[in-house]
Amino acid sequence: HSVGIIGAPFSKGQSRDGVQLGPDLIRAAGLVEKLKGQGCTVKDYGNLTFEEVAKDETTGRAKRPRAVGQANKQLSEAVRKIKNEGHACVMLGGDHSLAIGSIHGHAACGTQLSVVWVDAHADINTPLTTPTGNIHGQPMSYLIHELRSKIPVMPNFSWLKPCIAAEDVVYIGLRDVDPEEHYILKYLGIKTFSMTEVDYLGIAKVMEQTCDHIFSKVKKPIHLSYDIDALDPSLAPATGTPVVGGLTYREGIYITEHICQTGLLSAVDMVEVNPKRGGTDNGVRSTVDAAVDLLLGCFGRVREG
Ligand SMILES: N[C@@]1(C(=O)O)CN(C[C@@H]2CCCCN2)C[C@@H]1CCC[B-](O)(O)O
Ligand SMILES: [Mn+2]
Ligand SMILES: [Mn+2]
Ligand SMILES: [Mn+2]
Repeated sequence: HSVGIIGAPFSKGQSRDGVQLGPDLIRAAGLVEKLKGQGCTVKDYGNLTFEEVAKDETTGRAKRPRAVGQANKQLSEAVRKIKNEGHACVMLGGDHSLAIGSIHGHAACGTQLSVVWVDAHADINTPLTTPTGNIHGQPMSYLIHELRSKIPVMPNFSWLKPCIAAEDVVYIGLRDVDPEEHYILKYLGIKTFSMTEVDYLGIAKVMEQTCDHIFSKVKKPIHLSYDIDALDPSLAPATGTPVVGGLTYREGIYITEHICQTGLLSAVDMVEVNPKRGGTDNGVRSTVDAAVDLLLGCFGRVREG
């Protein structure tokens, strides 16, 4: 595996300080060395730097739109470059609004993508349905073709065009979905595996059915967008919106091992690690180590050795 890493120390898609520290924490836990140790070639493109945006008043109900739009434009260009240079792209967040730029930049190289979204949340509120205004709860609404008419004009978002089809999206780990999001998921017929399905089917069947779904027509490169809050907070407490009843470590890792063995993983986001939310030091350590192990699973580490 040839891997390109980009850090996006960005927090303006939500309101809690600390998530911008994620990229360097994940690096400090040895991501690059460990990827090399399992035979990957790795190029670390460093961290993006985001200019402060003055006077960023709310549009519709989306908060801090200028900052989010500008950051994601930068990220899109960076991800596109990494893909054009022939690497699988690892985007280290930062909050989940960064999936806007990551997926847009990945799609920019012309290919149709499948998106596997691993998260306690659907992150598919529109700027008009959002209950909080935080854009980390909205990224998918800007990216999906079928929702285009639901997105108002927003400052610093004119560069963004939707780039994925609803039928090419699969969610895993849902357990905190707003009513408006649930309506959107049903209306678009988007494939979802909530924690109920994870319990009912077991993670192996969930992954089998995920792959059946995304490969049902033509095999496309996979964009895996992994929100660390998909994992149970007992394992990953250092995150902005923890929700009880999450994935075990084993289930989280199984997802990445299974996606890896498809041979189609083309980009992965690892987002929402926030050291200021972990409570104790070992809560932060546990969260960061899980993030690293998930990424190692994406690029060939298997538990059998
Ligand atoms: N849907 C949300 C939004 O703000 O839009 C509302 N929710 C918080 C809310 C707390 C009270 C019970 C219902 N849920 C967080 C979620 C966004 C998570 C973003 B992610 O990137 O962490 O997934
Ligand atoms: Mn989440
Ligand atoms: Mn998320
Ligand atoms: Mn979160």
